[in-house]
Amino acid sequence: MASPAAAGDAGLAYPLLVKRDGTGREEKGYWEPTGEEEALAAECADNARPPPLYRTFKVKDSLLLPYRLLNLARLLLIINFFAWRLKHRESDSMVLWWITLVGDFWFGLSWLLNQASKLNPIKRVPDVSLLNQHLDQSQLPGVDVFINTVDPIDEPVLCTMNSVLSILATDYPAGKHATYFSDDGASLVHYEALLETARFAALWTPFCRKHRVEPRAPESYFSAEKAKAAEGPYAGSAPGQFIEDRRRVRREYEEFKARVEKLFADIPRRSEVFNKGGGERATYMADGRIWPGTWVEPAENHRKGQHAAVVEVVLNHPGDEPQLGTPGRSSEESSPLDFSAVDVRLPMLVYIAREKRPGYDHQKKAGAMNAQLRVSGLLTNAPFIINFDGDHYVNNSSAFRAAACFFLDARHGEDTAFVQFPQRFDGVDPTDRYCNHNRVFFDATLLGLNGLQGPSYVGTGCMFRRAALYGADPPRWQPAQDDDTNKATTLAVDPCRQFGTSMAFINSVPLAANHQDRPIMAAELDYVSTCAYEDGTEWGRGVGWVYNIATEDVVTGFRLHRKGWRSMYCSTQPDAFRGTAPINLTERLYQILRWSGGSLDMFLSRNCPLLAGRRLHPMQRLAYTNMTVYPVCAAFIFAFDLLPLMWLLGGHHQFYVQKPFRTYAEYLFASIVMMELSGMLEIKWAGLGVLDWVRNEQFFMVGATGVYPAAVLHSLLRLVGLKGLPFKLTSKPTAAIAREPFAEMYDVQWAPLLAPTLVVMAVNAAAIAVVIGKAVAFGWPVARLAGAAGGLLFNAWVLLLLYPFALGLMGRWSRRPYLFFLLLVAVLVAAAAVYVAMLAVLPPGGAVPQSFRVLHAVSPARWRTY
Ligand SMILES: O=c1ccn([C@@H]2O[C@H](COP(=O)(O)OP(=O)(O)O[C@H]3O[C@H](CO)[C@@H](O)[C@H](O)[C@H]3O)[C@@H](O)[C@H]2O)c(=O)[nH]1
Ligand SMILES: [Mn+2]
Repeated sequence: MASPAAAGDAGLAYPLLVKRDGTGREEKGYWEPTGEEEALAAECADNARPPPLYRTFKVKDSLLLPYRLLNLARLLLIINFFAWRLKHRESDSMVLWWITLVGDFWFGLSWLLNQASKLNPIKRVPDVSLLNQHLDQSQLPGVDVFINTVDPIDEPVLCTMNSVLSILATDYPAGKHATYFSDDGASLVHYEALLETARFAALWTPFCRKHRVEPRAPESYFSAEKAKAAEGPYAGSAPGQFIEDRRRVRREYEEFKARVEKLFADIPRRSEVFNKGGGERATYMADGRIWPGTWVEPAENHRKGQHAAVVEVVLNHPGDEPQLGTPGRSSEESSPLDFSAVDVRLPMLVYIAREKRPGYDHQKKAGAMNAQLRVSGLLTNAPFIINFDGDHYVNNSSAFRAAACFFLDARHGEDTAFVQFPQRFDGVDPTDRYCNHNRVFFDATLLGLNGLQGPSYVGTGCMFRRAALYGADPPRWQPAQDDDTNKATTLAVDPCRQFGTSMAFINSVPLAANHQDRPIMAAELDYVSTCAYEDGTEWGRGVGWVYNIATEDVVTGFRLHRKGWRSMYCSTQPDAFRGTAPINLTERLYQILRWSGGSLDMFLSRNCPLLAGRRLHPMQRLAYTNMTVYPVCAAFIFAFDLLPLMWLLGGHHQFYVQKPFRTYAEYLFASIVMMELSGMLEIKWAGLGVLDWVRNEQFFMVGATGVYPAAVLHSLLRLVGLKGLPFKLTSKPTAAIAREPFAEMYDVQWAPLLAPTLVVMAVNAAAIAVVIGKAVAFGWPVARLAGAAGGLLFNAWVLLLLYPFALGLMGRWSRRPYLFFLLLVAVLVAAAAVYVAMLAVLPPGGAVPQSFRVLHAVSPARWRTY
């Protein structure tokens, strides 16, 4: 890896990136350059413009054509299928005939919606080394970094501080980025942990720069160290000092961790001492001031949901000139490492806890980020903003530069509102039982959108253009005549109604679009963090992150796309950022409940994709429709999954929703096979394994049987004015005591949300048992059995899709998955035996009412009563 001389850049710029051919992993061979850059490079050379900063790739025709043809064939098949069904209106129950007709139609439609956005996948690979060649440090745009957290215990504070450290040490000029830490819990633990972090960063950041270590979150660095050592050569500037420096930093890190952990005990103890006088039991800061945020023992104005705003600058802006450190060594105390060739500046770091008052809807994460938007506007007002969930850290320190490649590129840079990176996760079990990696979404769907107007915003790891968040129009949609006054920078007639009444903030708005340095206006910081500030303004609607929805991300991205902005997808090697994911079944289900409910709410709101204007790309509109309406299919899936109930009915009599049933089944079968086939082609260009695909299918079914119906219900209730979905914090792994690997995965937490899926499993298992029972009781010939095979296949398929769910309910028993199959066989045999026994004791013809009783036993109506 060629790295520029350390002295020149003081340990900053160096390329650590995607392989230059743009093909990261197994998908090698399926992508080819579009040739866009070559044409452009010639043009740029003529008028001295910077060269293209990213390369564009498309899927090779040898894969793309079969993929498109297969989808066309499937479309024709589906059309034929409907024509055939409409011509053959024969069924044992016309009601069921209609239900399945509508259901089949809906599936056909949602498949179309889902497919439409994937027909032209585009991959764009930034070239950070080109950026570094053509721009010197001072020309890089400023970036304000937002990071959010709520609770130092639920979101382990050490994990959060690791994220902060990774940001403070990232490879970007220290004067050019500033970090805004939002604490929605307003807890002193966070604030003091941040002070500790700033102190430790004075060692950590220069260490990272000097030795160019990766990743720059210490916890992952020290745990990945072994793997790394085997992988890459030393990239820093002082190989001789590396081992010793690292040992020293590691020791300091252990001490840092201990100090942070101790805060939970130190703060109450210290407050105890200060509180000796009696009266109110306040929580005190180390310097003897009373903490304005929430207290250990909640009191009036110092409890969750009721406290003043706190804005504290933890690290000041370091100035724009690199500052070399000292040779060290001599004095063990102050600077033990030799930083004489390293820039030791730390970027600005600000703690924010916005005000909370009863009677205000604080709008969760979106509200927190809008407060960050205003505070940062006053302090650094960088033209770009990148936001992180508290558990997401920078894993590839070139990531900020990678995003800059897109914004600074001559092609679409000016029209790009945000650059979204994929979400990647640590700590997921190797088989990814609950599909936490979501690979099909991140590596197939989002690349598809990338070929249209751009990926949707997924909540974290996304760099925004500040002016776009403020509601500006993209240049390509601005009226041509006013070229000297850039719309993005002009204020509306009544800026107070739009942005609130802080003049300092309003004055910062027109400056947001310009890349030059600007003065820091440290006024009104508290004022813009109050709850009342947003009253009667556009915040949460036309300005900032969007409110009144559980998934602020999709809708905020949508608002930008609707304005005509585009977005870019940026996937790097190694992963740009990494976070944690819920590996407990119930937690995971609540997470997808929030996503699916929020999405559907968006569809039913004024942000419905169908209502957007013409600036939204037509295919992008279809994609957003798909992204928001998908939970509705659950109603039909649920119905179809329960259809096996009809196999429980009747003794000899067979029940058919559509006759001739054989043709119906053939159509369904062909259509499903074609869908899976196109999935197999899809994972090729996405570079995924079959397991990723299977997990995706399985988790769709798990969601569709329990979560999505619940989401539909919630959204309907919300429509009639009842309460919407809460933003339930997704649980984070408790870092400290690893009882056993993936312990959370084996915890069974009962929740009503699990019941419907359980019913579906029971019904399908029972259906199989009954067929076995019948076959035994009536001595079915082989031909008859073969006839039933289709139905059995369907039942088995459903059970297989729900397999991860079953494992989740088995808790620690699921460490031995074969137990599940033993259990299943036992249940089937038992149920079949019971069924045969019942048939035996009943007179012929009495079988029907009897099976009705079986039916009653497994019907959802009964399940709901406990
Ligand atoms: O009142 C709140 C609630 C949450 N958060 C933060 O929001 C982030 C996301 O919350 P989390 O519980 O981790 O939710 P996830 O399900 O993991 O989040 C995914 O889904 C969310 C939308 O539903 C997106 O906002 C996230 O970026 C995306 O990672 C965390 O940093 C929280 O600290 C706040 O700042 N204030
Ligand atoms: Mn999360």
